[in-house]
Amino acid sequence: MKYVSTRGQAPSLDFEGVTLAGLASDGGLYVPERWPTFTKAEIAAMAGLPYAELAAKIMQPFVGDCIAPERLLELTREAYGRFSHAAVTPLVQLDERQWLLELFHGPTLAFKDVALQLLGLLFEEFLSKRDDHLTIVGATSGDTGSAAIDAVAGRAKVDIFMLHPHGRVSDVQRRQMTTVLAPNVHNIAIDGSFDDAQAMVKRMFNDGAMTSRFGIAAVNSINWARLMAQVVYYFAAALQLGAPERRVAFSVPTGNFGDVFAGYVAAQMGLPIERLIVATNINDILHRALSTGDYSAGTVTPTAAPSMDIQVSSNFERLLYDAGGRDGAAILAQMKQFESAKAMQLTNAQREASAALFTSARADAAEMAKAMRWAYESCAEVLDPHTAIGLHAARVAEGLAADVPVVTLATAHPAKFGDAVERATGVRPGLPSRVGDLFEREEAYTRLPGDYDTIAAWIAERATPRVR
Ligand SMILES: Cc1ncc(COP(=O)(O)O)c(C=O)c1O
Ligand SMILES: N[C@@H](CCOP(=O)(O)O)C(=O)O
Repeated sequence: MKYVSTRGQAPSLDFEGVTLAGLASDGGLYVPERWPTFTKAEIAAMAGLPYAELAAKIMQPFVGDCIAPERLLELTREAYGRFSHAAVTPLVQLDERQWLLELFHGPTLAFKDVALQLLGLLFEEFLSKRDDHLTIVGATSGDTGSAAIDAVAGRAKVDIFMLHPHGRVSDVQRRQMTTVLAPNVHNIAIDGSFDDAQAMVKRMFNDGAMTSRFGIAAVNSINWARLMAQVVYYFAAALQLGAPERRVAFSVPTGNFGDVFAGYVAAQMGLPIERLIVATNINDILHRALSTGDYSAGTVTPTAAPSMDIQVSSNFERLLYDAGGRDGAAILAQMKQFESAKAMQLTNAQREASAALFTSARADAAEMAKAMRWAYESCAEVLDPHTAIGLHAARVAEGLAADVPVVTLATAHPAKFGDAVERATGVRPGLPSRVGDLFEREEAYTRLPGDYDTIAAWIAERATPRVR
């Protein structure tokens, strides 16, 4: 399998190449040159497989001959062996129609673990064959950071520098990152928003002074391997609900458009997905883009669902590229327009192709709290704020046939956002024992101004140069 850049100017790479490269050299994002597909019979035959086996089967076409099938299965078994639920991503029924897909049973209690536990192993797998060193530079609005740090802390040949927006992640999220005191882990709290942090990370991939000295790699959903691993749970959930004979809809709390793009990929591979509902908080660039064609970033407003406080949605570029006919030159022009004006319009082709699968909804603070209360009072389920936004969108979705089940992706454990959950429901969810003494541990992080040169210099002083 080869991968091409959405901006059409970077060299195509194999799976190992894209996993280690992160952002393409033309500033674009890598996507497979074609979508692998499964027939209905092949999908039906996947029903009942243990999660690790299902994962290896679905990911093998993307991995190609970079990893042998039996080795890939060993890696997925190791990655998902660290989850606290035997099903890895269990489904929970709320009422006749609504379901939750719990994605928070990994080590850091959010859906990011599903991909990052595997990505840590993939880095090690590929680095074991080369004498090289990776400098991971990432941006987080709270959850990617801890999941990535957990996946690579203490690993040889890897340093991780994680940027989070100072004061804009929950206490649990911050401590899950800053209490990991391994020598290869560096946490930076920047003055600014997640969007500022993400822009700096992308800039670093195109900074010749940095890329010539360090092997810069990505753990954000810039990295194709992240999305590939997230495709699997759409299959797992739909198979349990009767796919491929029955169509299923998914409601996905969305910020950087990675998780829901993985659903789009599942649909391209043949999974009968009726609809993907893109659920946003009041930072609603995606809701506006999908409902009106206006992709324009306002300022980010902090909310009780901080991981979705995003106004520049990195993976939307992948959808615009694929849905708009895979014209790299046109995407390059469109993204340049967005980068300079912070606004652009979707083309008619992009709007029509997106509308065939996606709808969207936005939840404000009151709607989010109401969804949390409904789940608690009517279904005895305590939801985190992000999941509650997804559930709100699932419940207001229009035009779905009555027999289509709607699965909301439960992206984080409620205890990561205890204050917001308690405000809405009166219940304070306890932290699972696996994160135990989080509030007694020592923290270490550095606060830096949201200025690219300062941050690049700080990283350059501490990172290990690549081996040549
Ligand atoms: C808990 C939670 N829910 C939802 C999202 C949004 O996911 P995505 O950025 O893939 O759209 C995030 C951040 O990525 C998150 O951490
Ligand atoms: N919500 C994310 C933001 C980063 O998104 P990613 O999926 O591109 O890593 C977070 O929690 O950090």
